[in-house]
Amino acid sequence: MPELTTLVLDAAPYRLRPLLPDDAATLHNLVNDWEVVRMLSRLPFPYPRDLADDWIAATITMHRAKQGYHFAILDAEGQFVGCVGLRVEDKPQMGRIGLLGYWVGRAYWGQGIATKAASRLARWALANLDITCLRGIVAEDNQASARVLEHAGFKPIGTDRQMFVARGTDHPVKVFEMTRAETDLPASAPPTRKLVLVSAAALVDKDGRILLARRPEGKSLAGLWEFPGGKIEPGESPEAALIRELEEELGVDISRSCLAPFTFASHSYATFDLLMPLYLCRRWSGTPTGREGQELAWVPTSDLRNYPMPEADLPFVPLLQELL
Ligand SMILES: Nc1nc2c([nH]c(=O)n2[C@@H]2O[C@H](COP(=O)(O)OP(=O)(O)OP(=O)(O)O)[C@@H](O)[C@H]2O)c(=O)[nH]1
Ligand SMILES: [Mg+2]
Repeated sequence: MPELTTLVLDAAPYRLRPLLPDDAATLHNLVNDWEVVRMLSRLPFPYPRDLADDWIAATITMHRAKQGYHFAILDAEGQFVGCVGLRVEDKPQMGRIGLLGYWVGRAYWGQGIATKAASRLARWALANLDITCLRGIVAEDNQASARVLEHAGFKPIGTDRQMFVARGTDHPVKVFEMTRAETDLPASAPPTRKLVLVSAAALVDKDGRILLARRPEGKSLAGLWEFPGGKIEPGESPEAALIRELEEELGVDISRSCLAPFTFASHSYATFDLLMPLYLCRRWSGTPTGREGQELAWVPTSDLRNYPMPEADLPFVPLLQELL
């Protein structure tokens, strides 16, 4: 087993290194946050400053005794952003298992940091420690944490209840397990590429012409002709997003019942994946106007090819020509 200070695990772009006494102030600053502590069963809130020193000292002792491995998660700039660790426990019938835990400071949520760190530590532990499996326990209301474990290769195995010190009560939890069989799976780094969901419409007039809008200067792909629409906001349905976008961009009022699903585009741009349902719409109220300064054109399907479009839209052209 490498010496304490040399045990550094790479979880690109992050790095895991054992906690050091000097981390106490930063650790305290990040963890003394109700939103963080309420999901951690053993921590009190408020989290006293002294406890940070005591905890780090305890992790160093555990590490030397091979009873626990607790790491600081450092970002690409070497900043301390959270912790990941495991405690070795002897369970009747199961032998030694590793109990994995982690937290990330609130300012760093939503970047997949916990998944990368947990996944790296889990693989290291199963490859190097004398344990039969790893377990992770998450509060039932902590879906983000359940996803972290699933992405890291853990499988749900049941439910239980556990005392949450900061909440002052016991609370239902989900129990996850990972064995060496799961480490064969590709290291499941969370997708670093973003999936962008966009709803778009082909408005069709009485002459079978389609409304195209030219993306205005300042937007990505400016100058290309597109089907009006836009990004689906979190919690919004594709239809609701489209109705909102068509009102914002064109000033037209469309009822949900006038939107007929037609096809979809799935396209990988350089920096994101686009998934875009295209609806057909033949009835609306109001006259479409370019409310965001965008040029509009009513285009017969035979002319669609003369309007340069974003790559994702090209498969639409023959489908629309066939339909209309
Ligand atoms: N609306 C629309 N977006 C398209 C089409 N084809 C295509 O690749 N996109 C891409 O889908 C994304 C949707 O962007 P958008 O700029 O319309 O989104 P939005 O209306 O919400 O605008 P905003 O994000 O600037 O506020 C962009 O990356 C755009 O390039 C299309 O036919 N219509
Ligand atoms: Mg738009």
